[in-house]
Amino acid sequence: MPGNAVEIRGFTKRFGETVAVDNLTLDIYDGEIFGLLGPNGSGKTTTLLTIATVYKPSSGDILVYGHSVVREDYVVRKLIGIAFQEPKAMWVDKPWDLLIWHAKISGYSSSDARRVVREVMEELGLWEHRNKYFYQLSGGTRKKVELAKVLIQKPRLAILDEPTAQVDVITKHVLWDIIKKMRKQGTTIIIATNDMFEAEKVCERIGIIYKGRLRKVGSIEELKDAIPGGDIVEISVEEDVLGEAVLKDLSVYGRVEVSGNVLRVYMNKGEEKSLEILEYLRKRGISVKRIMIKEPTLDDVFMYVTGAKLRE
Ligand SMILES: Nc1ncnc2c1ncn2[C@@H]1O[C@H](COP(=O)(O)OP(=O)(O)OP(=O)(O)O)[C@@H](O)[C@H]1O
Repeated sequence: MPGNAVEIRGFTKRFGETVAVDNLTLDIYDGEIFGLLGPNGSGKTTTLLTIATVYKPSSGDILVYGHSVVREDYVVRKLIGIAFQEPKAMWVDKPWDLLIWHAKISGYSSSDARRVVREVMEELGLWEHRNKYFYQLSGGTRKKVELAKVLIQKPRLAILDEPTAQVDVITKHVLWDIIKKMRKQGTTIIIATNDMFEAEKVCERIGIIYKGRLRKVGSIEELKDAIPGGDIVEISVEEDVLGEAVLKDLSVYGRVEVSGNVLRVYMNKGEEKSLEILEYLRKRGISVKRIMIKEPTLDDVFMYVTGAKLRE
């Protein structure tokens, strides 16, 4: 059984009167891609920056591979790599120079640094931009430079704050594949995002955070199953034969609606239970034309657990 990469224990962070994160307790497993999903201002960046030892907790603690961000921040810093939400170029002002510098402080020799930086820049489609000034780069390209730092570093724990914000859709898919590859190579990854498609596409488990509080944690399946009547099973039958009796019998599975020859059942675990419904209809001599099982989206889950929309 994998251990925990990160153990967040009763973590609270205040900025003056603002409680940015309120008593957060959460485990992130070794080797997984974990998504912190929430709208702007929900506390994602504050959490990531505290794991990365940029902020100190107001109370509580966070352990990264067993090391406290409060007492052993110098150890934690060696274990993590972070791609910030807002890339900031430092005194070096071209991607090539910045990444070479980053490679060297990550422990590469000069020749290895040049090799690995070139490899990563080519993989991310950054090579043509290597000698441009930062102000000449698009927001998306700057985000790629941020991600490049982490790929070069190959940390045990990668912290990615909205890694594909401002990136076009095709590039998003490329970056998601690269993030998944990084995980296969053994890096644990935490992604903050407000993009439910990204969360669904990349993350193995998700924590929904809203107004500084963790509202729900689980795999996508678990989150969706948390909605009572979470799946929508839609069955079209050959003829208009769905009478009151069918409605009543099927109500054991959840809310049932009939319109014409279409039957809709709002239920949990639709994939499993729909087989029983098909069997029931077959026994009654009702022939089925088509069956569809629709899942609620993460947006639906977000709304269910917070009462708010992920995006206004
Ligand atoms: N350095 C700071 N000083 C004061 N308040 C802050 C600071 N950083 C964050 N906050 C406040 O804490 C709350 C959480 O912000 P945080 O940036 O962690 O949210 P987020 O979910 O990452 O949102 P975003 O995607 O907009 O960054 C917000 O109310 C924010 O205004």
